[in-house]
Amino acid sequence: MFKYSYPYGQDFPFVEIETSQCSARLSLYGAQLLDWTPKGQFPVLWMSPNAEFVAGKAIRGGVPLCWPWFGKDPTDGGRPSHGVARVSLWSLVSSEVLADGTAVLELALPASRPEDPSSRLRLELGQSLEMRLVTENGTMPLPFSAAFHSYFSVSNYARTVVTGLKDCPFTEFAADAVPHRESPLHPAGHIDRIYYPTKTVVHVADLEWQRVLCLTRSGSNSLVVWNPGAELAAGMADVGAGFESGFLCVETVTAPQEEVVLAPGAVHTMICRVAVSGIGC
Ligand SMILES: O=P(O)(O)OC[C@H]1O[C@@H](O)[C@H](O)[C@@H](O)[C@@H]1O
Repeated sequence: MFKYSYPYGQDFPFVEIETSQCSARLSLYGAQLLDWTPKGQFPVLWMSPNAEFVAGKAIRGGVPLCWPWFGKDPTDGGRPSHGVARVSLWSLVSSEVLADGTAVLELALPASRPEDPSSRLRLELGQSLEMRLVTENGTMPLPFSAAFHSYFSVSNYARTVVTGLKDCPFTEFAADAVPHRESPLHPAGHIDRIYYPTKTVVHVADLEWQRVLCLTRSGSNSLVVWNPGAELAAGMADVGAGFESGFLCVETVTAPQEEVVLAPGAVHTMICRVAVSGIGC
């Protein structure tokens, strides 16, 4: 049910998961879920066919964890964009399969110094998915942001509709964004939006696959919708021309705009649940 594999060498251990409810693949580098396919469904997560497995670089696809900051280094200290979690090797603390076939795994990223935060990720993988990221702060106040940077697999990005964001204010960061049809959102081309504040349930409907992904969140007051569009994707070595049409990132985020500061010893929990159903269910 759980099997280690090393298709990209010893620095990139994978845990392969096979249960009566789903199959999945988890990279301990980044604590990154790479695949999750509930039985009878198309894969829910998109992995780039051009993903690179290189120390210090984030893996393109699945669910990278942005932690303990989202976006650029808040200290301008030259640290990696989207934090250190996705370029660190995590340890697998526990793994079990429950009687109903749900796989439960827990991973940890300990702090290297007393003032730093530590993190635990708990994954529940079955017909639906729950991701729970628990941050325990160290001895210093910490300006904090984080994300489940989920790459959802879609039949065709241009036939994807996102509902649940009506009336939510957003900031668009794509300088060359083309107009998108709104309410519901039909993303087209480059899109890079942070919706804030929003705690709503969001649905990602795939008209061709007749599938809806239902996202519920807690400990997250922002949501990012991102796709690089054709031109940028063609210039990204780990995406490549044309592959942008196979995914849409809909990210559960605690954004820097929220100005969350964790007190010494404080605990922050962010959860994202993904349920899969047919259109009209
Ligand atoms: O290439 P990266 O670091 O994985 O980031 C991908 C994208 O991640 C999104 O969350 C950001 O809003 C985008 O601005 C960014 O381009």
